[in-house]
Amino acid sequence: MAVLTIDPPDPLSLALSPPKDESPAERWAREQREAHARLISEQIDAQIKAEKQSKKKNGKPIKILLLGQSESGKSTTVKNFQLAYAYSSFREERSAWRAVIHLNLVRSVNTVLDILAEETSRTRSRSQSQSPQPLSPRPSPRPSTSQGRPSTSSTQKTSSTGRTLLLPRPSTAHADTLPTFLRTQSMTVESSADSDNDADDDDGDTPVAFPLTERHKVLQLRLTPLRYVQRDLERSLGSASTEAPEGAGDAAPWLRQEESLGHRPREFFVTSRSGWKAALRRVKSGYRRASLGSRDEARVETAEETALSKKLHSRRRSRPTSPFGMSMQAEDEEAQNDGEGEPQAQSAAEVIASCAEDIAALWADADVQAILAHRNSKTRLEEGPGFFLNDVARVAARDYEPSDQDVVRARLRTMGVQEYRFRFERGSEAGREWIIYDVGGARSSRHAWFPYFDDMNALIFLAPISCFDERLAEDRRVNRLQDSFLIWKAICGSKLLQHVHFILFLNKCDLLQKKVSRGVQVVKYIPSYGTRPNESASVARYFSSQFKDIFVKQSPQSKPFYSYMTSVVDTKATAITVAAVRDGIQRNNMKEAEIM
Ligand SMILES: Nc1nc2c(ncn2[C@@H]2O[C@H](COP(=O)(O)OP(=O)(O)OP(=O)(O)O)[C@@H](O)[C@H]2O)c(=O)[nH]1
Ligand SMILES: [Mg+2]
Repeated sequence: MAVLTIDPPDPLSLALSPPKDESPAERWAREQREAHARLISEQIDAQIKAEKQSKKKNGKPIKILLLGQSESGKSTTVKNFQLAYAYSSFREERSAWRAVIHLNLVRSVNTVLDILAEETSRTRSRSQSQSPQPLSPRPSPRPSTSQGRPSTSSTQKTSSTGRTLLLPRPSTAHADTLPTFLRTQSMTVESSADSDNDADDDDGDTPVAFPLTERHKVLQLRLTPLRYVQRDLERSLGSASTEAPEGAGDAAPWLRQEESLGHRPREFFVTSRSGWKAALRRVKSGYRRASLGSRDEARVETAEETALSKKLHSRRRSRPTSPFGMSMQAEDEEAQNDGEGEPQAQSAAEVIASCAEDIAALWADADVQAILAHRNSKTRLEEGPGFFLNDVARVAARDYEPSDQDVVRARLRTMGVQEYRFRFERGSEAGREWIIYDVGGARSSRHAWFPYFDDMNALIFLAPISCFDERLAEDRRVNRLQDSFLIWKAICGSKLLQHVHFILFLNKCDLLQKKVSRGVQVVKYIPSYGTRPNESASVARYFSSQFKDIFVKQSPQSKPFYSYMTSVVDTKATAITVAAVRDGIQRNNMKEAEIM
């Protein structure tokens, strides 16, 4: 006999099913309620998903690598990031920059004194061998550049410090590493600049007699102590305080490493050396760990600081150490200076204060200005790095405290690779850590860049475009703009960096503007510039298009090109650029996260 069983109705379905006697109006209202509930449910799902993604994102810091030749403005860019997102750390370091700014000032004074000393000896030797001295400046004609290049393999030059330099003939070493259009251009850059050697390097070997009076001699004498001040400050700040030594090297020395290692750099290449941060700490009266200020969104912490506590802990028992966490290698190198920096910086400040009036008088002297204008018809002292002579009354004062702007303008060479950590506390990036790596840009430092190519999210490349008529300090045969093109080409073509978000800063636009408005003709150094107007906007556009061409041709895979015209000493304008860069990097990172 068949038994018929009927399951009791599911209570949930019963509860959810519409009432049997539902009217059309009630049905409409119910459906509205259900649709609304569905919408809320979907919104909650989306929120949960976003939170999950954000957690995933926050787990991994965003890493940014700053690259570019020496004096391209990398460290100044970091200072702009600090100003915008880690102001308390910036403010905390500000007083330590006093010694650096004093060194910058004293160096400028000593450069002027060097030039005066050369003038004096030149005038003296001429008065011994020639007829009476002229009383007013009388430039003799510059040797004509149309006379062609020297027939020997080197050119004899006199530097601004009076040294006789033997300049080798221009090299063609990098010629075949460049794309064709650039090859022609860069070779012309080199040869053109070389044919203009005298104007380009030093104008000082053009014999001119300037009247140096007793007043100048008294000033020279009274400012002599500044020679010792420079030496002492350089000692206390270490090798970061001096510019990169001359010494040829490749524009992109890591290329060989990249080839031989395949795609991944080996771990043991990773080095982080004590650099200018350690130099600053040597003159800082005390070490205090950076703490968050109320207005800050982020704080900065260097790798050295992180390493410091560990190292101090492990070494405290074995031997006394400096409180300024340096890497092992650097600590040994710098050990002799430990603790000396502050007293030296103090006594330097005293001497500088006592010389303030004489420094101001020297800089304001019309004859001195005439000599400098004649000697440096192209590169002006006041446009060079770390120039503070116009601020001498303020900077030399006994109670001088550097302003934010002073710190941004101060010059201290980066040694090794410096790591900065920012943690955003507010906004859409809350909780996210950013790490910025600032490298030394001199050719001898570039081999240290390579280990950092791995695992970067973004790369900011700084190309100072005002230096189209300048030469590389490390290798006087090489035009500085050409060097930037060579580095750019190498990094654009790097497979390790193929997924990295590239951002180009065409920097020092303010100096470019000054240079071209002074009448320096771009076409003379970059013949391919042709008949385009000798105006900064046009020049910047032209250089930008060249960097873009290299980017497009060299990149292993197509990606967007982002470039900005910058003057990173202008902190207001740079704050806008930095915010745009931050948003771009964030967007790019979110896109990457979605793809993954
Ligand atoms: N006028 C002007 N000066 C700049 C600009 N960018 C940087 N400087 C100055 O140039 C000097 C060198 O800048 P840094 O930021 O130290 O250069 P860097 O690329 O870090 O150099 P290294 O540490 O040697 O690799 C500093 O004194 C800056 O103030 C700019 O856009 N305009
Ligand atoms: Mg630097």
